[in-house]
Amino acid sequence: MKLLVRAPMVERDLNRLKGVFSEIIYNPWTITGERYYEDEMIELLTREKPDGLIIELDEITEKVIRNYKGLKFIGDCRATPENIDVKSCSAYGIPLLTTPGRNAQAVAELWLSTVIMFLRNVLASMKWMEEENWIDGTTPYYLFRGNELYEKHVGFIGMGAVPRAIFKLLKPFNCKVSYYDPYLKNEIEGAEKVSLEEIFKNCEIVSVHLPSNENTREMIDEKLLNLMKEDAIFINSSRSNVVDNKKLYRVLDERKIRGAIIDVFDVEPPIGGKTIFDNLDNVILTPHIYGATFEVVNHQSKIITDKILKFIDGENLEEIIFNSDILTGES
Ligand SMILES: O=C(O)[C@H](O)COP(=O)(O)O
Repeated sequence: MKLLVRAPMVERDLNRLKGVFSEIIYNPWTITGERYYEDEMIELLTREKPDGLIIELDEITEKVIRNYKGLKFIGDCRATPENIDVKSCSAYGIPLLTTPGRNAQAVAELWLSTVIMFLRNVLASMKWMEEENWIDGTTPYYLFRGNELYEKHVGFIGMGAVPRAIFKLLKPFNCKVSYYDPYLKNEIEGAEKVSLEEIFKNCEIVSVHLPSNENTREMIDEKLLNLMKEDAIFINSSRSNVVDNKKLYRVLDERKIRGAIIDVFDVEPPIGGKTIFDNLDNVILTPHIYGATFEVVNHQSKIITDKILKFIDGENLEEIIFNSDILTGES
């Protein structure tokens, strides 16, 4: 069996796969920095004729699948396979393996840091120092005095791998944690399952963790945003289009809530480098970097290899093959 690998992976796992595949072509997109689109994928697959494919950003459309019928599985090193036509994969009977949680620790760590930075006015105080404002007679202690995260009420919308990793990091902060996730089978010990409205009404930190699909588009609408407390912070590090961002802008501009931390935008990169939130002073904006750590390669490599080996052994197939009906994401 021949495996074509277009996702960055580590040697440890490529060696594990060597036990199963007689030939492995390792050509991750990161070498050239270019993702392959439809026609390049067709050309590559037709030329190499692999039995298995591992990708991260390359595009798999219906046309790709129709033109190359040799794939026995596709491994996608993503939490949500946004780069793949999932419906066509199931129509053509190609199992899809994904890597939920590959960036959970990365996102959780930056989530915690930026939330604390927000609560403690760190960015404003840094800017103030850069502007050489700290002179006799100024009172930075009072000017930038903030809040502790300790014992705050945190609400997660979607309770996949990322919010679960954040939940673990929050333990020493003794926060009250609520979550909304109608698709989660098991309850999360130490957190309270509530309605979507209750999250917005009661939490001081409201954090969105939804995949983007037709059911989640602008799910966070004006009605929900208007329920938020005046001192609440809104965080979106999942996907931009799950929020009505024009309405979010309005509640921020009118200071109906305390602020927002936003890592994902409707257009990326934003046109002319400008986002609709730029003129606000109650936001922390980051350029979609919550999941950007070197360690993610190690995590995705392990997760996809474990799954492929189980898949080949025919183990727990229902658990490991991506189910497109799952709505609440791991992203
Ligand atoms: O932050 C990331 O790493 C990207 O949003 C990709 O995430 P995904 O694995 O959920 O697709």
